[in-house]
Amino acid sequence: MSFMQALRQRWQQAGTLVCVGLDPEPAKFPARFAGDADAVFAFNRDIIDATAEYACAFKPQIAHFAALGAEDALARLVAYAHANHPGIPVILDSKRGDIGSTAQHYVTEAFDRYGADAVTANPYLGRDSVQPFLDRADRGVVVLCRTSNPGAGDLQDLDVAGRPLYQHVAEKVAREWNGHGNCALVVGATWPSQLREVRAIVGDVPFLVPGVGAQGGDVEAVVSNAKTADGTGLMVSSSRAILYASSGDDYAAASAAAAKSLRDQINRYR
Ligand SMILES: O=c1ccn([C@@H]2O[C@H](COP(=O)(O)O)[C@@H](O)[C@H]2O)c(=O)[nH]1
Repeated sequence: MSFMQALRQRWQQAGTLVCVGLDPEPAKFPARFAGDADAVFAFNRDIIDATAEYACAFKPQIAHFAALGAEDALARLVAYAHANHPGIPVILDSKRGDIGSTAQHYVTEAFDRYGADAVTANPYLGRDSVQPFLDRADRGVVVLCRTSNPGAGDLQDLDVAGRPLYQHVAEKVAREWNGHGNCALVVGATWPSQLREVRAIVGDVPFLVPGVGAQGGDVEAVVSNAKTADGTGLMVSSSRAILYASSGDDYAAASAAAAKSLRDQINRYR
């Protein structure tokens, strides 16, 4: 099953638009993981098991693993999620982008080394830099459009031929790069009016929406501005607010409660 098929099936059958972000920070792990050489795997495995019921996707962020030298744990976690929670796609958040010959290696990294179903990609080197990802028709390519961070507008809002640059990205992805129907866009939860504008440009192209939870984005504004006509179209991503909902021994139950609460909040406005 392709990434897009799995995502749509998950939206419909599990009734959830929550993407659970996996951003390991060992200093925030519960005390029971102290001294555990495989803590990065074990903690994230427990979170995956606890939140799977509420997840339309999992999103490990590669820097959080690579900085710890825990790439092996990342590969095992993707395999673990697929084996134990089949049908929930995994998006590798690596924001890759480079000349085509190097981009091909990023494709191998994301889809073959780590086994991800989708990857985030930076569009600013142009189409040839994203093409090797687009060519993997069964995998998703989640292109940065209007990111959630405070400085997103520094470059993404620059006026280009009468419109902000991020709107050109949205238009290009929807009209030119999405020949295989495997594209999605990153649009931050912290920018409700931009969510609405991009939705108007791209029709039903799915959005990965980081920025709720720790970054303070408003769930109602996200859903009302960015859902598609059928009440789906969104992967509303939260990492820290789910992962570190408790630092006690109830960490897994607390993460499940946080994911359920986000699912229910989203569903109130669909
Ligand atoms: O525009 C973007 C793109 C990616 N991210 C990533 O999402 C998570 C957010 O973590 P929270 O703890 O839910 O704030 C993190 O991995 C970012 O690298 C983003 O925040 N904004």
